Amino acid sequence: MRDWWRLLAEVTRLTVRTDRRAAVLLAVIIVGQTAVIAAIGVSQGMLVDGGAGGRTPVVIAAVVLGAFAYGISLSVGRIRGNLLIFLVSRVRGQFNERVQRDVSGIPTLTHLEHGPYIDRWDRLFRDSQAIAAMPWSTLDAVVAVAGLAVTVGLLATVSPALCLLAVLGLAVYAASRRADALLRTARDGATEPLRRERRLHELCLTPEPAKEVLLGDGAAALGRDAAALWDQAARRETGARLRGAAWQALAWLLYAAGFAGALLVVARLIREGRATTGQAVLVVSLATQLGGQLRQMLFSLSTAAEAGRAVSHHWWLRHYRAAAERPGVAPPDRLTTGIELRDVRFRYPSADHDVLHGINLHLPAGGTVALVGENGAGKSTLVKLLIGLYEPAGGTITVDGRPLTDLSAPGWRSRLSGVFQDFAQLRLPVRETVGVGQVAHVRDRTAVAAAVDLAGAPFGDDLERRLGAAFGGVEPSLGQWQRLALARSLMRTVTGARRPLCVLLDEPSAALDPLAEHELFRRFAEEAASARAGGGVTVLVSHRYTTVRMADLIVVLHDGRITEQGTHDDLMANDGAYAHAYRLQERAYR
Ligand SMILES: Nc1ncnc2c1ncn2[C@@H]1O[C@H](COP(=O)(O)OP(=O)(O)OP(=O)(O)O)[C@@H](O)[C@H]1O
Repeated sequence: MRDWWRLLAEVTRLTVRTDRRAAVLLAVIIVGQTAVIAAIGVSQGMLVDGGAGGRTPVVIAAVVLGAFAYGISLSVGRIRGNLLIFLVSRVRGQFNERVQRDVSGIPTLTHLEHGPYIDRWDRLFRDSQAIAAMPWSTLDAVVAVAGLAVTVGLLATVSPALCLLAVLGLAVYAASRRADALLRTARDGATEPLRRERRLHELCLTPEPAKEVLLGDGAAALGRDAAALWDQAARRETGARLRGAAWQALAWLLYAAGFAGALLVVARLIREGRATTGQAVLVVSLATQLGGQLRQMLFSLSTAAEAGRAVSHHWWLRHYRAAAERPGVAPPDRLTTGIELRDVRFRYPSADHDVLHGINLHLPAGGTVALVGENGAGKSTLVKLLIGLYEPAGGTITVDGRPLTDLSAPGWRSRLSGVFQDFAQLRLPVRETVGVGQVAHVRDRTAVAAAVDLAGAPFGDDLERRLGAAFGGVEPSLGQWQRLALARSLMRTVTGARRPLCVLLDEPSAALDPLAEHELFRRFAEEAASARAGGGVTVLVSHRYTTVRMADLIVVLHDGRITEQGTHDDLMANDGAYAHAYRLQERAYR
C-alpha cells in the first residue's frame, strides 16, 4: 500500500507540473459535483413540498436552485471530460517516456530477453492510462464516498431504516471487487499468449522474416496460430467477465429489492402522515442517485485498482534499473595488464543450462585475440560478457585487475568499439544512422561524412537521405547495411574520441564482398594498431582462418569450453581441431 501512495504522489506531481491550472480546475469540478447532486435532490423535495403548501418563495428558491445545479452539472460535465482527457493523455505520454527511459537505461540485456521481465514492463505500458488517471480516479472515489455519505445522511432525515440501502451497496461493492479480481487473473494469464500473438503477426508483417514465411508458405499457418493464441486470451477474458457479471447482477438484484423496500417504507410513512410527498420525491431521487453514485464509485475504485496492479511492476523496474546501474568507477585511461576471465560461467536467463563453463582466459593489453569455434560454441556470448551486456553467473572478469562490475557501465561502454554480426539496420536518415555511433556528434555532418567515407559506406553524397523502403526511403542491401554499421563504429575514430580499451569485432565481414572485406581488414589492422598503442585489446570472432591466423592469441571454443589456445604456429603444431579446420579451409580456397 505504501508503494501505491508513493506512485500516487509521483503521478500527482507529474500532473500538476504538466498544467497546474487545469489540474486545480478539474479537482474543483470533481469535488463540486457532489454538492450539485445533493442540491438537485434537495430542490426536488423543496419544490414538491413548497407547491403542496402553497409557499411561493420556497417554490421559487427550489426552481432557482434546481435549475442552477442542473445547468452546472450539464455544462461542467463536458468541461470535466475534456480536461480529464487532456491531462491524462499528456501525463500518460510522459509516464510512458519515463518507462521507456528506465527500460532502455538498463545496461544489461536480461530484461529484454526474459519472458517474466518483458511481461512486467509490457504490463506497465498497457496500464499507463490507468496510472496517469490515478489522481483523478482516487479523487473521484473519495468524492463518490463523500457523496454517498451525504445521500445516506439525507435519506436518514426521512427514516433511519432507509440507511439499509447503503448496506446493500456494500454487496454491490464486494461483487465488483470480485469481478475485478477475476478479470485481473485472466489478463495476467493472457499477457504471454498475447505477446506471442503479436510476435507471430510481426513475422508476417516485417520484411526480413516475411520473405522466409512466404517461401515456406507459412503465412496461413502462422495466422492460424496467432488467431488461436488470441482466441485463448479472449476466451479467458470473456469467461472472467461473464463470471464477474454474474456476481454483479446478483448484487444489483439485491440492491433493486432494497430500492423497492425503500419505496414501501416511504409509502407507509406518507400513509401514517410521518412523511411529506416532498420527502417521498427526495427519497426516490436520492435512491436513484445512490445507484449512480455507487456505479461511479466502483468505476473509480476499479480504475484506481487497475493502476494499483501496475504499481509493483513500476517499482520493480525502478529497483531493477537502480541495481543494474551501479555508479561504478571510471575505467583506466589505458590498459597495462589486460582483461582476465577467471572461471567464468554463464547461462542465459531463459535457458536451463550453462552456455559457458569455467572460462579462464587472459586477453593481454595491446594484443589481438581471435575466438574461433563451431556455431553455438559461445563466441558471441563471450563478447557480450566483455561488453557487460550480461553478467557472468559465476567467476570474474577483471580489467587491469579491477572487476568489470566495479566499473561504471556507461564509462566502460564509452571505451569500447565494435562491429557485430547481427548489426542493427537503423531505418533513419543516413546522418542519424551513422551519427548515433557517437550521439554527441549526430549533427556533425563533417564527422559523419568522414565515417561514411572511411567505411566505404553508401549514400555519403546525401546524408539526409532516408533509409528504409517502409518509410519512403531507399532500402540498402545487406552488405550496405553492414558498411553503414561499420561507419557507425568509426564515428569514434573520426571524432577523435579517446582510444578504445577494447575493440570487439564479431564476424564483422559476413555480408561484405571480397574487396570490401579486404578493405575492412585493413581498417581493422589500423584500429588494432591504434588500440594497441593505448594498451587496448582487439577481440575478433571469425570463421575465416586466413584472417584469424594474424592474431597474437587464438582461442578455440567448443561447447562453451576453451579447448585450445596459443598462436597460429602453436596450434598448428598441436595438430588439434584448429589445425584440422585450418587445413580444410586452406584446401577449399586453393
Ligand atoms: N539470447 C539467448 N538466449 C538464450 N540462449 C542463447 C541466446 N543467445 C545465444 N544462446 C545460446 O548460447 C549458445 C552460444 O551462442 P553464441 O551466439 O555465443 O554462439 P557462437 O559461437 O557465437 O555461434 P555462431 O558462430 O553461430 O555465431 C548457443 O547454444 C545458443 O543457443
